Formats: sequence, structure tokens, C-alpha cells
Amino acid sequence: MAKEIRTESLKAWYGTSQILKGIDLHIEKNSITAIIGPSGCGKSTFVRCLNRMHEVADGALVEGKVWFENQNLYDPAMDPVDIRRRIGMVFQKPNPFPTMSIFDNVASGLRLNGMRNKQALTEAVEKSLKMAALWNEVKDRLNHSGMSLSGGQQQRLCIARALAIEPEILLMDEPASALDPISTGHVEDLIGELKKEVTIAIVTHNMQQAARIADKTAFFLSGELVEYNNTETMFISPLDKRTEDYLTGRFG
Ligand SMILES: Nc1ncnc2c1ncn2[C@@H]1O[C@H](COP(=O)(O)OP(=O)(O)OP(=O)(O)O)[C@@H](O)[C@H]1O
Repeated sequence: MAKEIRTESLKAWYGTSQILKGIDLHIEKNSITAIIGPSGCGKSTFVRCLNRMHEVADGALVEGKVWFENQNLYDPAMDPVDIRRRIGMVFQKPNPFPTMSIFDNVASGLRLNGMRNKQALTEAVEKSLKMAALWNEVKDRLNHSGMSLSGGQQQRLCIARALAIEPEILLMDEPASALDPISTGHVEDLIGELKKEVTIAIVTHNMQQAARIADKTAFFLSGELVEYNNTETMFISPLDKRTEDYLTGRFG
């Protein structure tokens, strides 16, 4: 079931460089929130803090709180592995497990969680591939390598893999930037459908994409959240001059 997530004074560093300078952002449940801003402003770092991936990097540090419903994900009692299961991630470049079949790619997380029953696995794989709008294209070749698919199909396979373990939040870091316009369209349609099941935060460089799919948009600049609003409102009448300059292509 979809959940909301809310950051409170979220700060992040790589070594001595402070990347996030205290972000308060509410990502509402069953919505799509786009994170936009110029290169290097901290968008990826922000989403990686939401599922405790940031801390995996050398010299990385996080301060502040991330509320997942009423639990702070940075509470010492929280298990990062469990958090990453509940808050899934899809990356910029499709990254299917290269030695695995299509079926095994999608089943991998379920098997890690201990699911062994073949019938249950088969049903879950089918459901995830259907949710990722890939089932019809691969149902007759589930035992082929995941690498045999096109780039756009591989990205939908990665989305199916993330969905298989039924995350409550899905973080997407420029999921369509490596795809051609037709595949991008498929992935965008899919994201629009998925918000019924899962809350989505998506990093994108593509303003048109944010305008097409996001309910809410957050504009980041130099590690700060400059503006957050309904996407339409922000695009039509941004409140901050810096947002307007970015949206009109004056910088970034
Ligand atoms: N592993 C790392 N080690 C050190 N610095 C890093 C690392 N990853 C990112 N950075 C730095 O952190 C800053 C923010 O990077 P981040 O990837 O969060 O920005 P972004 O807004 O997502 O950028 P882009 O749009 O170019 O992907 C940048 O200055 C970047 O160079």
C-alpha cells in the first residue's frame, strides 16, 4: 500500500562538501512528485537519502529526519535493508542482472525474501510484468536473458523487478533519460498508472516530462528546496524568480 514520506531538515554530505542544506519536503501518498533543478544541485542525493542509499557511499553523511508515516527512517533501530525493500529504486540506466533470465530478474527480490513456492513466484512475476506494461512483449520468452531486451524494455523490466516486492514508495532517478521517445512514452504512461498503487518521487531533467506526469514538483538549487507546488501552478506562475529563470531556460 502506498505511503507518504516527509523529510525534516534533511542534510547530506560527501566528505566535507555539504550537498543538501536542510530540506523539508512532503511527498504525498499516491502522487507523483518530480524533483527538478540544474545538474549537481543534489536531486539524486536527495532521493538516495530517502531509502538510506546515500550512506553506502564512502564519506557520506546524513543528518535530519525522514518520516515514513510515523517512523523516522534514520532512527538507529531501523534496518536499512528492510527500508530499501519498502522504498524501491529505479536508476537512470537500465541495470537488469546480466546473467539472469527475464523471469529470474523479476523473481530475484522475492527469492531473497524467502519465497520458494513456484506457483506463487510465477503469479507474482506475471503480476509485476503486467504492472510494468511488459508482460505482452515477454510472456513467450521469460527464460531469455534480461539483456536480450531493448533499452526501454530493460527499463520496464527493472521497474517490474522493483515492483515485485511490493514497495510502498518508488524512487526513480531519471528513469527515462536513456530511452528513445517511444520507450519514454511507455515508461511515462506506466508511471501514471503506478501511482494508484505506490507513491512515486521522480528525478527528471526534462521539464516537459515533469509537466506531463507529476502532480507536484519540487525545484532544488544548490542543495536547497527553492519551491514546491502543484506542478501546473509552478509551471504557469512560479513564486520564486529563480524557479522562473530555470523553467524558462535562463540557467541550468
Ligand atoms: N559519490 C560521490 N562522491 C563525492 N561527491 C559526489 C558523489 N556523488 C555526487 N557527488 C557530488 O554531489 C553533488 C550533488 O550530486 P547529485 O548527483 O545529487 O546532483 P544531481 O542534482 O542529481 O545532478 P545531475 O542532475 O547532474 O544528476 C555534486 O556536486 C556531485 O559532484
